[in-house]
Amino acid sequence: MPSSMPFNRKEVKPMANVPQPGTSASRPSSATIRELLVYARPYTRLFAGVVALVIVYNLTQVIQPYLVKVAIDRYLLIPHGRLEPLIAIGATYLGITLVGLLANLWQTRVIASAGQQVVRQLRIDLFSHIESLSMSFFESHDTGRLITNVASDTTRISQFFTQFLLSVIRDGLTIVLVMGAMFLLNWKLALLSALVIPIIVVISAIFRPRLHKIYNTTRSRQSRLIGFIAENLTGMRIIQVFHQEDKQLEAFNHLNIPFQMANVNEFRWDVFFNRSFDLLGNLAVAFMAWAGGMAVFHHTIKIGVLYAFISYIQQFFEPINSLTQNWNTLQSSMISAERISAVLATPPAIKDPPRPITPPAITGRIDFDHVSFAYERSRPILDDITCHILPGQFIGICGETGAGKSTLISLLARFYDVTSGTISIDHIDIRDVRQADLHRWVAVVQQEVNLYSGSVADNIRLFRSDVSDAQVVHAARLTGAHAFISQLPQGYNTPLTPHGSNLSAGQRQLLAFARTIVLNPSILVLDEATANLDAMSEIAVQQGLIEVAKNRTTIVIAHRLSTIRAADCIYVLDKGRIVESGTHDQLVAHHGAYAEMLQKSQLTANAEGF
Ligand SMILES: Nc1ncnc2c1ncn2[C@@H]1O[C@H](COP(=O)(O)OP(=O)(O)OP(=O)(O)O)[C@@H](O)[C@H]1O
Repeated sequence: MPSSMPFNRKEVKPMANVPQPGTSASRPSSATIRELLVYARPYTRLFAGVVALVIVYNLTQVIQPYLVKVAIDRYLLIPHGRLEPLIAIGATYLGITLVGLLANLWQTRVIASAGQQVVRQLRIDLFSHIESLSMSFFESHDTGRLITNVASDTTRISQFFTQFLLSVIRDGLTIVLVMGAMFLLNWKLALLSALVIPIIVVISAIFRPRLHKIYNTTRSRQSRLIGFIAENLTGMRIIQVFHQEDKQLEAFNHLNIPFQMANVNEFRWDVFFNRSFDLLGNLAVAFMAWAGGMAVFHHTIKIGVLYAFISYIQQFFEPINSLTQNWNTLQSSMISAERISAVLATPPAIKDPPRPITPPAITGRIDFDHVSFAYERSRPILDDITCHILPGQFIGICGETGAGKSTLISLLARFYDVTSGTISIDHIDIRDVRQADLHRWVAVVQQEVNLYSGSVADNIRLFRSDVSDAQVVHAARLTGAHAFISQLPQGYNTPLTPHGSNLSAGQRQLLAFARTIVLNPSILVLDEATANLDAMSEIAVQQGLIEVAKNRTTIVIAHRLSTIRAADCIYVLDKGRIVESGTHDQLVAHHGAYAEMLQKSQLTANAEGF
């Protein structure tokens, strides 16, 4: 994670900040704004340039009514006025307008570029932080919400820089300059105009908390909807197989309707809020026309001054309007920032040790010593597991479904930490080594295979440029994948469709197996990896496995006991405990749980015609 990241655990208490749906909403916190501004620090020069351009633009805007006032009072309202000064004033007006236009265009360009650079960095920080998080985080967090965080929340934050910040600088400055000009022209009328300021403050104070709550509701409903879509897209095949389309559509609508209502409500309140200011602006102009008109009537001010004042009042309300609209942008940016800060502030449950042990090489010895584990405290899954695996051994693990086999492997790969006991590799507690090292030593092939868009070769080398073509082919040959790859239209260069859907389940599994072999791990774990394979592919993998297992410790979890028949030792798990261990022959002779499972599996195999 880049060290520049301002959202970190020490600086923010995000969970307290994040308004949960249904709770009363908090106001944008200054801490959140400060954290956003830290992201802008590297672009200080660009933002300073924007401020300079804004000053130029605003000055041109304030000068314009003054020029008209001069033209009216000095040259139009006098008898026998001359044309030349009026032409000169007109030309100056035009020139100033042009300068203002250019400054405005440039400032918009610069701020858009700066804002996008800031948000690109934020996206990088967020994505890299999500990558660093542990398994338990992904199990407890909705994918849709995370997609919303990375994609749309960061976009909303970009609006903080491109719209809100610009508005604060530009509109704030306009208000100051316009007020200054009014006081210079006539302080009494200026004081009268300033009466609207407290009214603006009161209206804002009334609307602000409600708007924040409304925006929060819309964003929450949106991410729930995206979550639902994400979940359904990945499981669409199952939905179609079970003809659940109508049910899912109904469920989708249950989320879609509240989202629609939230949007309508947000729109309604936005309009209500903005129109309140429009109304106030028009009332102020009418008031000024009346008060100024009276002053002109009593010859206290000239008509040019009245013109300038009415122009300034309108100019005064433009930035107020823009500021209030951008207040909405601020509200939604803050909600997005708070949600992102909550993700960024989640520490990885599994951390690297401060002083990791880095042995030059490992032999592949594994020791489980009195290992117990529970996902939830009240429900122990593994109970006092002790086993010692020697380097190069081929170990089989079997047991009924839910016995805890995959959990044991998740602990070995340190996706979770043991609740008690220790797991060590080459006598080093796995908590004392870097996760990156551990994952180089221990490679796990699971039943579910993730393939990515790219060629077959890309998927075997997993986009690492240091893996040569020869290594890719060697791994494919070892695992028995080469035969089917050679028959693909473009061989190793055949592009895979998303999730590898143009391959069979068995072929996908063989690719995953080859991908692991490329890593050349000292410890190879196959977690039900051959479960999807047909008899022929399984024989191919079995042969590959014998080759692959030669120089490394291999642990195979299998329901099909034929896969682990040749194992040096087979451990039988039942309800989180090792109930038997030994070679196939020893366990058969023992007539215990293994023998029973074997009998069952043989019956099944006979029934299936194996
Ligand atoms: N992420 C999780 N959170 C909570 N409970 C879990 C989680 N993963 C697994 N479990 C529970 O832990 C128990 C053991 O699961 P595990 O997947 O380790 O069993 P298994 O022996 O590999 O089963 P199978 O042969 O069906 O794959 C099960 O009761 C399961 O419901």
